[in-house]
Amino acid sequence: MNENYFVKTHALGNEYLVFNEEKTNFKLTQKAIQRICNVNFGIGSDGILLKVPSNKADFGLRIFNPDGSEAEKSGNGLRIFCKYIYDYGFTYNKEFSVETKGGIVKAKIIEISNGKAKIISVEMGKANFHSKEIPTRFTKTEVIGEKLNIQDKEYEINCVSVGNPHCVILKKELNIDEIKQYGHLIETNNYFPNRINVQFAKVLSRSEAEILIWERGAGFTLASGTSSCAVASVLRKRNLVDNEVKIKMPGGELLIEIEDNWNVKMTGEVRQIAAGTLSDELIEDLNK
Ligand SMILES: N[C@@H](CCC[C@H](N)C(=O)O)C(=O)O
Repeated sequence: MNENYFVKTHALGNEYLVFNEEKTNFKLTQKAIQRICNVNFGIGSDGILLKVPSNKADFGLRIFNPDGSEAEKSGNGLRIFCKYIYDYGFTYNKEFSVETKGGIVKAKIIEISNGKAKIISVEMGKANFHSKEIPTRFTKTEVIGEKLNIQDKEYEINCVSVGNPHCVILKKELNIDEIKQYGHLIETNNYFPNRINVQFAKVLSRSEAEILIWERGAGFTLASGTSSCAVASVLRKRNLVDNEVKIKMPGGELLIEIEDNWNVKMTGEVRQIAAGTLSDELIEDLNK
């Protein structure tokens, strides 16, 4: 593998660039991340995944949003990273563990096509509804069905952490313009000290829901794994769905399974887009 080699992979239209820390000769500063993720001045991406060493799990992963902030966890990012680990021969095992800032997860390659991982399951850990641990500044122990006023809107919000923080709003109808207008205002509201990922969710049946996503540090995205886990957990908490929920997003579908002890499992597809090497000119600019 060359220096500064990258792989670009999408999970339901949520795309990430994967780098191996051992093979990069530039500093992944906030400015460098913003530049690489910019489609005009860089490659363009919804975020960066960095393979790092771990002494607690088989592999270590750091996850960066396109604004340069670091996320504790990413569901699509994890499946993309696991595909990279398997496809590039870092392991021949179909089951392995990954350490993220948001906890250690167990991954399983479920389907292989032409020697490459295609469908991957990740045991994402437990959904946590404790408001201080999410974190939120609400005084109640759990933020389920609480009112939040944003400009002219009064939203009923439900907050949960699945390693990273989420604010789920149940809607009768989903409106892309509305999430694009209010997503950032909710993300950066004073109630959320670490900002928050936002989802609008419409329940379709006891086993299906449709969602729109506004990601912390990334904005509107076509799909999000942790958002799907967060929505399924909130819907289960409110007894609106059963233990297995198909989450439909603009970029595709994920299957989320929730155990009675709140362990969450996510299963879905990942496909590589491209692989290559950053140019010397870009590296020169990144190192300035
Ligand atoms: N796309 C991701 C979530 C990435 C991290 C998120 N923006 C955050 O800051 O927590 C996913 O698939 O889960």
